Amino acid sequence: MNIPLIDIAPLYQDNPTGKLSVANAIDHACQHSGFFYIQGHPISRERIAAMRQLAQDFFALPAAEKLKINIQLSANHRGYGETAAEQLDPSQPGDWKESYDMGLNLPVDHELIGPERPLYGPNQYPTAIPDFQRRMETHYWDMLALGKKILSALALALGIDETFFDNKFDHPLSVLRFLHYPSRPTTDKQAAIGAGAHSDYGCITILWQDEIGGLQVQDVNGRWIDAPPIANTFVINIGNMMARWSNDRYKSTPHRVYNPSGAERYSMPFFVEPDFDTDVSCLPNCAAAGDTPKYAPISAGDWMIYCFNNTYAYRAEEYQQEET
Ligand SMILES: O=C(O)CCC(=O)C(=O)O
Ligand SMILES: [Fe+2]
Repeated sequence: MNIPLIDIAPLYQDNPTGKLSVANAIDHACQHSGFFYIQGHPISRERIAAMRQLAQDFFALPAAEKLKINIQLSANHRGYGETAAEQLDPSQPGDWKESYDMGLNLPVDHELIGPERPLYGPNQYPTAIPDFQRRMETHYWDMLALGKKILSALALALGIDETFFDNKFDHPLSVLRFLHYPSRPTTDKQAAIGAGAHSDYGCITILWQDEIGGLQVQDVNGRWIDAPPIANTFVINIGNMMARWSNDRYKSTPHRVYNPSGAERYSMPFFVEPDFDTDVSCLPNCAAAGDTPKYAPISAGDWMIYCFNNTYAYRAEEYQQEET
Protein backbone atom coordinates (compact mmCIF):
# COMPACT_ATOMS: atom_id res chain seq x y z
CA MET A 1 0.00 0.00 0.00
CA ASN A 2 1.27 3.43 -0.92
CA ILE A 3 0.57 6.43 1.31
CA PRO A 4 1.51 9.33 -0.99
CA LEU A 5 2.95 12.66 0.08
CA ILE A 6 1.09 15.45 -1.72
CA ASP A 7 2.25 19.08 -1.89
CA ILE A 8 -0.97 21.08 -1.60
CA ALA A 9 0.63 24.53 -2.09
CA PRO A 10 -0.97 24.86 -5.58
CA LEU A 11 -4.42 24.80 -3.91
CA TYR A 12 -3.54 28.23 -2.52
CA GLN A 13 -2.44 29.61 -5.90
CA ASP A 14 -4.45 30.96 -8.78
CA ASN A 15 -3.49 28.39 -11.37
CA PRO A 16 -6.35 26.05 -12.38
CA THR A 17 -4.03 23.41 -13.88
CA GLY A 18 -1.93 23.22 -10.71
CA LYS A 19 -5.05 22.97 -8.56
CA LEU A 20 -6.55 20.23 -10.66
CA SER A 21 -3.42 18.12 -10.56
CA VAL A 22 -3.37 18.29 -6.73
CA ALA A 23 -7.10 17.53 -6.68
CA ASN A 24 -6.57 14.46 -8.85
CA ALA A 25 -3.70 13.21 -6.66
CA ILE A 26 -5.90 13.57 -3.55
CA ASP A 27 -8.82 11.89 -5.29
CA HIS A 28 -6.58 8.98 -6.29
CA ALA A 29 -5.24 8.52 -2.75
CA CYS A 30 -8.75 8.65 -1.29
CA GLN A 31 -9.91 5.93 -3.68
CA HIS A 32 -7.01 3.60 -2.90
CA SER A 33 -5.31 3.81 0.50
CA GLY A 34 -7.76 6.34 2.00
CA PHE A 35 -4.62 7.93 3.51
CA PHE A 36 -2.10 10.55 2.33
CA TYR A 37 0.37 13.04 3.76
CA ILE A 38 0.24 16.74 2.94
CA GLN A 39 3.03 19.27 2.80
CA GLY A 40 2.92 22.88 1.64
CA HIS A 41 0.01 23.65 4.01
CA PRO A 42 -0.26 27.00 5.79
CA ILE A 43 0.02 25.81 9.44
CA SER A 44 3.41 27.07 10.66
CA ARG A 45 6.05 25.05 12.51
CA GLU A 46 5.88 27.61 15.32
CA ARG A 47 2.15 27.00 15.67
CA ILE A 48 2.60 23.24 15.80
CA ALA A 49 5.36 23.56 18.39
CA ALA A 50 3.17 25.84 20.49
CA MET A 51 0.19 23.48 20.29
CA ARG A 52 2.34 20.53 21.22
CA GLN A 53 3.56 22.45 24.25
CA LEU A 54 0.00 23.30 25.16
CA ALA A 55 -0.97 19.63 24.98
CA GLN A 56 2.00 18.70 27.17
CA ASP A 57 1.09 21.38 29.70
CA PHE A 58 -2.49 20.20 29.75
CA PHE A 59 -1.76 16.52 30.34
CA ALA A 60 0.85 17.43 32.97
CA LEU A 61 -1.86 18.99 35.14
CA PRO A 62 -2.75 17.07 38.30
CA ALA A 63 -5.40 14.40 37.70
CA ALA A 64 -7.84 16.25 39.97
CA GLU A 65 -7.53 19.34 37.79
CA LYS A 66 -8.15 17.38 34.57
CA LEU A 67 -11.07 15.51 36.10
CA LYS A 68 -12.82 18.82 36.80
CA ILE A 69 -13.50 18.88 33.07
CA ASN A 70 -14.10 15.16 32.63
CA ILE A 71 -15.81 14.38 29.32
CA GLN A 72 -18.38 12.42 31.31
CA LEU A 73 -19.63 15.73 32.74
CA SER A 74 -20.37 16.99 29.24
CA ALA A 75 -23.67 16.40 27.47
CA ASN A 76 -21.95 17.14 24.16
CA HIS A 77 -18.77 15.11 24.37
CA ARG A 78 -16.21 17.77 25.25
CA GLY A 79 -13.41 17.69 27.77
CA TYR A 80 -10.90 15.31 29.27
CA GLY A 81 -10.99 11.53 28.74
CA GLU A 82 -9.02 9.37 31.14
CA THR A 83 -6.80 6.50 30.02
CA ALA A 84 -8.99 3.56 28.96
CA ALA A 85 -12.21 5.62 28.68
CA GLU A 86 -12.26 5.08 24.96
CA GLN A 87 -12.47 1.64 23.45
CA LEU A 88 -11.90 1.97 19.73
CA ASP A 89 -11.68 -1.77 19.16
CA PRO A 90 -14.50 -3.39 21.18
CA SER A 91 -12.72 -6.75 21.25
CA GLN A 92 -9.78 -5.25 23.20
CA PRO A 93 -9.47 -3.54 26.59
CA GLY A 94 -9.76 0.27 26.66
CA ASP A 95 -7.06 2.30 24.89
CA TRP A 96 -3.83 3.31 26.61
CA LYS A 97 -4.25 7.02 26.06
CA GLU A 98 -5.75 10.15 27.57
CA SER A 99 -7.53 12.78 25.51
CA TYR A 100 -8.92 16.28 25.42
CA ASP A 101 -11.69 17.22 22.95
CA MET A 102 -12.95 20.68 22.04
CA GLY A 103 -15.14 22.02 19.26
CA LEU A 104 -17.44 24.89 18.40
CA ASN A 105 -18.19 26.58 21.73
CA LEU A 106 -21.93 27.32 21.83
CA PRO A 107 -23.64 28.75 24.92
CA VAL A 108 -26.23 26.43 26.49
CA ASP A 109 -29.08 28.75 25.43
CA HIS A 110 -28.05 28.79 21.75
CA GLU A 111 -30.96 28.16 19.38
CA LEU A 112 -29.26 25.14 17.78
CA ILE A 113 -29.04 23.31 21.09
CA GLY A 114 -31.76 20.86 21.91
CA PRO A 115 -32.41 17.17 22.36
CA GLU A 116 -32.49 16.68 18.59
CA ARG A 117 -28.90 17.96 18.20
CA PRO A 118 -27.04 16.59 21.21
CA LEU A 119 -23.51 17.22 19.89
CA TYR A 120 -23.76 21.01 20.11
CA GLY A 121 -22.93 22.88 23.29
CA PRO A 122 -20.17 24.44 25.35
CA ASN A 123 -16.58 23.32 25.64
CA GLN A 124 -14.92 22.58 28.96
CA TYR A 125 -11.65 24.45 29.38
CA PRO A 126 -9.01 23.99 32.08
CA THR A 127 -8.78 27.12 34.22
CA ALA A 128 -5.22 26.31 35.34
CA ILE A 129 -3.62 27.19 31.97
CA PRO A 130 -3.63 30.86 30.97
CA ASP A 131 -5.05 31.71 27.56
CA PHE A 132 -5.95 28.08 26.85
CA GLN A 133 -9.33 28.83 25.28
CA ARG A 134 -8.09 31.51 22.89
CA ARG A 135 -5.17 29.40 21.73
CA MET A 136 -7.31 26.33 21.12
CA GLU A 137 -9.95 28.29 19.26
CA THR A 138 -7.42 30.03 17.02
CA HIS A 139 -5.95 26.68 16.04
CA TYR A 140 -9.41 25.14 15.63
CA TRP A 141 -10.44 27.69 12.98
CA ASP A 142 -7.12 27.46 11.16
CA MET A 143 -7.40 23.66 11.00
CA LEU A 144 -10.99 23.93 9.81
CA ALA A 145 -9.90 26.25 6.99
CA LEU A 146 -7.30 23.66 5.98
CA GLY A 147 -9.95 20.93 6.05
CA LYS A 148 -12.25 22.99 3.82
CA LYS A 149 -9.39 23.54 1.39
CA ILE A 150 -8.90 19.79 1.08
CA LEU A 151 -12.62 19.28 0.59
CA SER A 152 -12.59 21.92 -2.15
CA ALA A 153 -9.97 19.79 -3.93
CA LEU A 154 -12.20 16.71 -3.64
CA ALA A 155 -15.10 18.71 -5.08
CA LEU A 156 -12.91 19.79 -7.97
CA ALA A 157 -11.81 16.22 -8.65
CA LEU A 158 -15.42 15.06 -8.60
CA GLY A 159 -16.36 17.66 -11.17
CA ILE A 160 -18.70 19.51 -8.84
CA ASP A 161 -18.62 23.12 -7.80
CA GLU A 162 -15.39 23.81 -5.93
CA THR A 163 -17.41 25.66 -3.27
CA PHE A 164 -19.83 22.73 -2.74
CA PHE A 165 -18.73 22.09 0.86
CA ASP A 166 -18.20 25.74 1.84
CA ASN A 167 -21.68 26.50 3.17
CA LYS A 168 -21.79 23.27 5.19
CA PHE A 169 -19.52 24.54 7.95
CA ASP A 170 -21.45 27.43 9.53
CA HIS A 171 -21.78 25.55 12.85
CA PRO A 172 -19.40 22.64 12.35
CA LEU A 173 -19.29 19.50 14.44
CA SER A 174 -15.53 19.41 13.82
CA VAL A 175 -13.40 18.49 16.81
CA LEU A 176 -9.82 19.30 17.76
CA ARG A 177 -8.35 16.59 19.95
CA PHE A 178 -5.17 16.30 21.99
CA LEU A 179 -3.95 12.76 22.62
CA HIS A 180 -1.33 11.58 25.08
CA TYR A 181 -0.10 8.00 25.15
CA PRO A 182 1.73 7.73 28.47
CA SER A 183 4.99 5.77 28.61
CA ARG A 184 4.77 2.24 29.95
CA PRO A 185 6.91 -0.87 30.45
CA THR A 186 7.83 -2.62 27.20
CA THR A 187 6.88 -5.95 28.79
CA ASP A 188 3.26 -4.83 28.75
CA LYS A 189 2.38 -6.34 25.36
CA GLN A 190 -1.28 -5.46 25.54
CA ALA A 191 -0.54 -1.80 26.19
CA ALA A 192 1.56 -1.62 22.99
CA ILE A 193 -1.78 -0.96 21.32
CA GLY A 194 -2.25 2.70 22.17
CA ALA A 195 -5.33 3.09 20.01
CA GLY A 196 -7.22 0.01 18.86
CA ALA A 197 -8.06 -0.66 15.22
CA HIS A 198 -10.83 1.63 14.04
CA SER A 199 -11.92 3.85 11.21
CA ASP A 200 -12.83 7.50 11.81
CA TYR A 201 -16.43 8.66 11.80
CA GLY A 202 -16.41 12.02 10.09
CA CYS A 203 -15.49 13.43 6.67
CA ILE A 204 -11.74 13.67 6.86
CA THR A 205 -9.17 13.62 9.67
CA ILE A 206 -6.06 15.79 9.69
CA LEU A 207 -3.53 14.26 12.04
CA TRP A 208 -0.38 15.69 13.50
CA GLN A 209 1.80 13.11 15.24
CA ASP A 210 5.03 13.61 17.15
CA GLU A 211 8.36 11.96 16.23
CA ILE A 212 7.77 8.68 18.12
CA GLY A 213 5.72 6.91 15.45
CA GLY A 214 3.23 4.09 15.85
CA LEU A 215 0.44 4.99 13.45
CA GLN A 216 -0.40 1.99 11.26
CA VAL A 217 -2.82 1.64 8.39
CA GLN A 218 -4.43 -1.62 7.33
CA ASP A 219 -4.08 -2.68 3.70
CA VAL A 220 -6.67 -4.73 1.80
CA ASN A 221 -4.94 -7.96 2.86
CA GLY A 222 -5.23 -7.12 6.55
CA ARG A 223 -1.53 -6.26 6.95
CA TRP A 224 -0.51 -3.30 9.10
CA ILE A 225 1.57 -0.71 7.23
CA ASP A 226 3.51 1.96 9.15
CA ALA A 227 2.58 5.58 8.55
CA PRO A 228 5.71 7.08 10.10
CA PRO A 229 6.01 10.71 11.16
CA ILE A 230 7.31 13.05 8.45
CA ALA A 231 8.37 16.50 9.66
CA ASN A 232 6.07 19.40 8.75
CA THR A 233 3.36 17.21 7.27
CA PHE A 234 -0.07 16.09 8.36
CA VAL A 235 -1.55 12.68 7.70
CA ILE A 236 -5.00 12.94 6.15
CA ASN A 237 -7.51 10.13 6.06
CA ILE A 238 -11.06 9.60 4.93
CA GLY A 239 -13.70 8.91 7.58
CA ASN A 240 -16.87 6.82 7.43
CA MET A 241 -19.11 9.79 6.70
CA MET A 242 -17.18 10.66 3.56
CA ALA A 243 -17.11 7.01 2.45
CA ARG A 244 -20.89 7.00 2.74
CA TRP A 245 -21.30 10.47 1.20
CA SER A 246 -19.19 9.44 -1.81
CA ASN A 247 -21.08 6.16 -2.24
CA ASP A 248 -17.86 4.29 -1.30
CA ARG A 249 -15.77 5.98 -3.99
CA TYR A 250 -13.51 7.01 -1.10
CA LYS A 251 -12.14 4.52 1.43
CA SER A 252 -12.37 4.87 5.19
CA THR A 253 -9.40 2.71 6.10
CA PRO A 254 -8.85 1.00 9.48
CA HIS A 255 -5.84 2.27 11.42
CA ARG A 256 -4.37 1.95 14.89
CA VAL A 257 -1.49 3.10 17.08
CA TYR A 258 0.98 0.34 17.82
CA ASN A 259 3.96 1.44 19.85
CA PRO A 260 5.96 -1.46 21.29
CA SER A 261 8.80 0.88 22.34
CA GLY A 262 6.62 2.01 25.23
CA ALA A 263 7.77 5.61 24.71
CA GLU A 264 5.46 8.46 25.59
CA ARG A 265 3.70 9.85 22.51
CA TYR A 266 1.58 12.89 21.63
CA SER A 267 -0.71 13.37 18.67
CA MET A 268 -3.33 15.87 17.62
CA PRO A 269 -6.12 14.85 15.25
CA PHE A 270 -8.54 17.38 13.82
CA PHE A 271 -11.80 15.78 12.75
CA VAL A 272 -13.42 17.69 9.89
CA GLU A 273 -17.18 17.36 10.33
CA PRO A 274 -19.86 19.64 8.88
CA ASP A 275 -22.98 21.21 10.43
CA PHE A 276 -25.30 18.83 12.28
CA ASP A 277 -28.12 19.21 9.75
CA THR A 278 -25.94 18.68 6.66
CA ASP A 279 -27.62 16.26 4.30
CA VAL A 280 -25.27 13.33 3.73
CA SER A 281 -26.77 11.82 0.61
CA CYS A 282 -24.79 10.54 -2.36
CA LEU A 283 -22.58 13.33 -3.75
CA PRO A 284 -23.06 14.39 -7.38
CA ASN A 285 -21.14 12.18 -9.82
CA CYS A 286 -20.59 9.42 -7.24
CA ALA A 287 -23.27 7.03 -8.52
CA ALA A 288 -23.38 5.85 -12.12
CA ALA A 289 -26.29 7.28 -14.12
CA GLY A 290 -29.40 5.24 -13.39
CA ASP A 291 -27.89 3.50 -10.34
CA THR A 292 -29.49 3.88 -6.93
CA PRO A 293 -27.00 5.13 -4.31
CA LYS A 294 -26.00 2.45 -1.78
CA TYR A 295 -26.95 4.41 1.33
CA ALA A 296 -30.05 6.26 2.46
CA PRO A 297 -29.68 9.96 3.24
CA ILE A 298 -28.83 10.80 6.87
CA SER A 299 -27.91 14.04 8.62
CA ALA A 300 -24.24 14.47 9.52
CA GLY A 301 -25.16 14.78 13.21
CA ASP A 302 -27.29 11.66 13.32
CA TRP A 303 -24.45 9.77 11.65
CA MET A 304 -21.95 10.93 14.26
CA ILE A 305 -24.26 9.99 17.14
CA TYR A 306 -24.73 6.55 15.67
CA CYS A 307 -20.92 6.12 15.54
CA PHE A 308 -20.30 7.51 19.02
CA ASN A 309 -22.82 5.18 20.58
CA ASN A 310 -20.74 2.28 19.40
CA THR A 311 -17.38 3.48 20.75
CA TYR A 312 -17.18 5.09 24.14
CA ALA A 313 -17.41 2.58 26.92
CA TYR A 314 -19.49 4.84 29.15
CA ARG A 315 -21.85 5.80 26.34
CA ALA A 316 -22.31 2.19 25.25
CA GLU A 317 -23.25 1.33 28.82
CA GLU A 318 -25.82 4.12 28.94
CA TYR A 319 -27.12 3.01 25.60
CA GLN A 320 -27.48 -0.60 26.63
CA GLN A 321 -29.19 0.43 29.85
CA GLU A 322 -31.66 2.50 27.89
CA GLU A 323 -32.41 -0.41 25.65
CA THR A 324 -33.00 -3.02 28.37
O1 LIG B 1 -2.76 9.07 17.68
C1 LIG B 1 -2.79 8.81 16.47
O2 LIG B 1 -1.78 8.89 15.77
C2 LIG B 1 -4.07 8.37 15.79
C3 LIG B 1 -5.31 8.66 16.57
C4 LIG B 1 -6.56 8.27 15.87
O3 LIG B 1 -6.55 7.50 14.94
C5 LIG B 1 -7.86 8.85 16.26
O4 LIG B 1 -7.95 9.52 17.31
O5 LIG B 1 -8.85 8.65 15.53
FE1 LIG C 1 -8.43 7.52 13.90
